[in-house]
Amino acid sequence: MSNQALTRKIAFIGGGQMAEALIGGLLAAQLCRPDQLWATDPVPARLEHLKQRYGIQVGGQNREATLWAEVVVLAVKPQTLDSVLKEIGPGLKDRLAVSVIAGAPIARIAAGCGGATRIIRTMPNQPSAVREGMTAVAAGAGVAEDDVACVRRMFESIGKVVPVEERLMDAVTGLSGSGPAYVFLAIEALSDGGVKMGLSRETATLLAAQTVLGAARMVLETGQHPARLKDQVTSPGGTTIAGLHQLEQGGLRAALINAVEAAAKRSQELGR
Ligand SMILES: NC(=O)C1=CN([C@@H]2O[C@H](COP(=O)(O)OP(=O)(O)OC[C@H]3O[C@@H](n4cnc5c(N)ncnc54)[C@H](OP(=O)(O)O)[C@@H]3O)[C@@H](O)[C@H]2O)C=CC1
Ligand SMILES: O=C(O)[C@@H]1CCC=N1
Repeated sequence: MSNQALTRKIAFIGGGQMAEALIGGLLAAQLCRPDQLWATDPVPARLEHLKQRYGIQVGGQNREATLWAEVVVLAVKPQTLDSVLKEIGPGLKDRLAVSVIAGAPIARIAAGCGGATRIIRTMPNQPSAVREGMTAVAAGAGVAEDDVACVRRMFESIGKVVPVEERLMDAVTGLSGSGPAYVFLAIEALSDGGVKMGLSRETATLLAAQTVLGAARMVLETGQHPARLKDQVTSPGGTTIAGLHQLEQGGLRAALINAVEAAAKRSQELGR
């Protein structure tokens, strides 16, 4: 991977959580200077925070920021996309648009810009804020290789990046986009179990979170199937099989599969 800095100016339309994660990552990796970044947002306190913390340009003027930039990151909620496109669509036509918006198809964004625009749809996730994100990237027709490379490098500053076909983006959203919330729920519940068995909340949450982190790293670093790793923890007649039996009775597997499916379907609905 090249460690050359990016030279393009990047505007963030919507200065919320996802925009801040990316701004923080780009600056920490020294991929951009603060004067290459501009974030817009309707909330003055939010703009002040981004300006104070990152030294970037801020302001509420979406159209001005779009015309100033070479790359425009669409980081508003799905429900705000249409009104934002009405405002900045014509300006986007000559720029690279990068969406992080759940559900929003490339074709819908292109329609909002009056056609043939360079659009890349991404789905990052919340751990991007601590540079352990997972981002899937799908490029629209007419996007040049250097545009894809630029976006890949932007999102590599906040974690891992995988290319996917756009038709799979809703599935990605249901899994890694929404997935951190499922894992937080699991960590909270594991911590509750520890508290039930006498641990302090603080110790129980540390044990639960580090266990999830360690298990995830085992999957990524050993390349072994999770079922095989599970078998290695599970001694015959031991403690783990007693716990696993309860999870199977509680339907944990089906519940997780259903969660990914429901969130993916909701992403499809948001895109209509
Ligand atoms: N949070 C997550 O984990 C993930 C989110 N996403 C996607 O990222 C996008 C942003 O989500 P997130 O960062 O969580 O949301 P946030 O609400 O934190 O950020 C969106 C920001 O856009 C601002 N905004 C609203 N209207 C406008 C406008 N007209 N022009 C400019 N800014 C505006 C909002 O202000 P106000 O609050 O006043 O409305 C808010 O500050 C969403 O589309 C979501 O689907 C993708 C992956 C993960
Ligand atoms: O809940 C949502 O709609 C957004 C998209 C993925 C994560 N959060």
